[in-house]
Amino acid sequence: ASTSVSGLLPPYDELYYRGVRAYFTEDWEKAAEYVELAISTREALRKIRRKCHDECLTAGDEIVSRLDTEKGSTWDLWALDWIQQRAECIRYCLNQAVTPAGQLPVSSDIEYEFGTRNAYNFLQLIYYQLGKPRKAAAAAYTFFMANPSHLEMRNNIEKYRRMTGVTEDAFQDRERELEKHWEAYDAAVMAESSSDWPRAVEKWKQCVNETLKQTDECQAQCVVASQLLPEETDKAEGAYEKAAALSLAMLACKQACVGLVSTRPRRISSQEDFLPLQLEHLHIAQFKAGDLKGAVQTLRSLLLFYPNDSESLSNLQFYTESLTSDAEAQETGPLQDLWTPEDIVPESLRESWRAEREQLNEKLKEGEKALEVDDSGFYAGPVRLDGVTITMDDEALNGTNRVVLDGVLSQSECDTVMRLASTAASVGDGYKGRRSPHTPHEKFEGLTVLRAFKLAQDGLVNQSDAKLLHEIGDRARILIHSYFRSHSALYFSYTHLVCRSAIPGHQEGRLDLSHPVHVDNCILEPETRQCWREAPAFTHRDLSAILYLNENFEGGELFFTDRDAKTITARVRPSCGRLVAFTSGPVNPHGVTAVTEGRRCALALWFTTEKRHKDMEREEAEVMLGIDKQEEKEEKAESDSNPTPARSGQSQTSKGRSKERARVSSVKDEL
Ligand SMILES: O=C(O)CCC(=O)C(=O)O
Ligand SMILES: [Fe+2]
Repeated sequence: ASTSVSGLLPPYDELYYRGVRAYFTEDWEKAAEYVELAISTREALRKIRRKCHDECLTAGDEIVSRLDTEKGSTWDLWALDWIQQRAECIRYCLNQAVTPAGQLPVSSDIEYEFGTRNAYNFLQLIYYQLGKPRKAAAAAYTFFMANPSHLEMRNNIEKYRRMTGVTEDAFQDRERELEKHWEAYDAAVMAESSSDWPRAVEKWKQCVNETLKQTDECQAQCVVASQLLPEETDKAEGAYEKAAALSLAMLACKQACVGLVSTRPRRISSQEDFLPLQLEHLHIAQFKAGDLKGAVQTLRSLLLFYPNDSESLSNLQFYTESLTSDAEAQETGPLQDLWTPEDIVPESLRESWRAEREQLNEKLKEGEKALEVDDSGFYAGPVRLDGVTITMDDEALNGTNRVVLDGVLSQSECDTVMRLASTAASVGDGYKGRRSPHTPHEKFEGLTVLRAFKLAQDGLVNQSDAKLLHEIGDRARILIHSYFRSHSALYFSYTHLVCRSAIPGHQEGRLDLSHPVHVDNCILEPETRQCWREAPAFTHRDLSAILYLNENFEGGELFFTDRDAKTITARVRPSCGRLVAFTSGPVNPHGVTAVTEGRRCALALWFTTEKRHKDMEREEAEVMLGIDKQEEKEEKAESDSNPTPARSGQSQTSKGRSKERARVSSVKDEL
């Protein structure tokens, strides 16, 4: 299906770029078509390369025998001829099936996109937009398999799970074929943890075999790919130089490819040790399962990797001794109990675990160093509004760019908005029928200003109440912009009133959170302390705020964590008129503890400094009621006055320069 007019395979990177372009222009049909085409074309290319490799394995073989008898420069000529015949065979084979452009290597960006399965990240959003939740679910799942600590995608999967028409079989790993070794790996680890040694043996063997198969695939793919690097190899003159250039190119390719086998999708910390790691597990499982002969064989394989490893050598000795005494025992009587003292065999395993843990700790430390830097470009200023106080600042909140203000609303304003929430909720919530986006133990109700205005128009809620909802948003924005100053205007990006209610009878032994730990504008990966500015995070959000309306409920505390998503650094207890605000980036991971009784309502607000990302829904509401746009008045005043010089030591917003691979500008609403 993915062939061009000529019937030949086109370059898949070009198809992918077309898909991404269509994505950004929100042409979802076209985006789906091209991203899918890119994926299938890439797969077709892989198969063709394999076929060409296999077909050309024997090309030029008749020359090999001459090499034994020839010497000097004639040897060189024959050898060159042999290499060239092989190369020609491969090139001819490829030319039959692939366009010249399609044969060229793709950029490392594209390799990265496909290596991390980011194409499926795009696809899930595209299918979501197209109203195809089953396909979206499969794409989300495929992406998640390679990025298991991607919190937003985990949430999305939970959301898809609750959508009508999405059944469990929709969650399929579309790249499963290439990742069979990981299935075996998981099963093996599982069997190990339940001490099911025969099964562990079976699964580790499967894992080793699949890994070897993939390594062989790498070899084949790289042989073919290296024939197509004329720059390096054609320049080489003699056979020896040519072979050297080829093997260098091949080696680099193979190293990268084998690296991917062990690191993708699960990111084993040290890729070279992947196969030995499996062999280590295997021999222990074999020993535990009573297969001493097998354990000895496996250990011998392991020793090929590390011939002088004292641990393996002493294990080998131990096994061999046991084997001899085992044979003797069999002759003389019943089998001896071979159960090892816990500390003899697993020590080598423990070593590697220890090493892995240390590596992880190192990484964590590195991440810690980076933590304190917030490149958001905001700097703190005074708050000028009667009755409003700064209750907690960075220091009290143990972090960077966080603040708690009190006295933002009066009790009667809180009551009014609470009443509005109840009435609006009784006529249907704003979560599009999906009752629990974060946890099944609570009911979520959302209300936007536009919806409130529409309900008021229909006479279902008081218009003055809807206006108050709009007005308190403006109030929050002004306060926040005076505390978090920046050199640009601050636009609403998205705002909604959210109530979380404990579902009675669903609270017993509850362990989950009302809102899992997350960062608002990037995807937090706690293991590496990285935060990815990519879809489906709302990457354009710069400031986050929550204006609380009540306190008569149990649980529901907002908390901030370290980048590990575990260490809690500060807690904020909601109360009427309390406003918590913080920069939306990686310095501020946060979550909400379970609401176990009652109902917790708050106005959640996100702001952006980029005009093109401003909340069009709010604008529509304002137009509807003929309300002046506060932010525009301010923006005008700002542009009329002299530009403010940047503060020394404060970086201007560096967002444009930050590492953003897939900026998503189109997603306006929560999924
Ligand atoms: O309600 C809260 O306290 C926080 C909610 C939140 O973090 C979010 O919606 O992103
Ligand atoms: Fe949040």
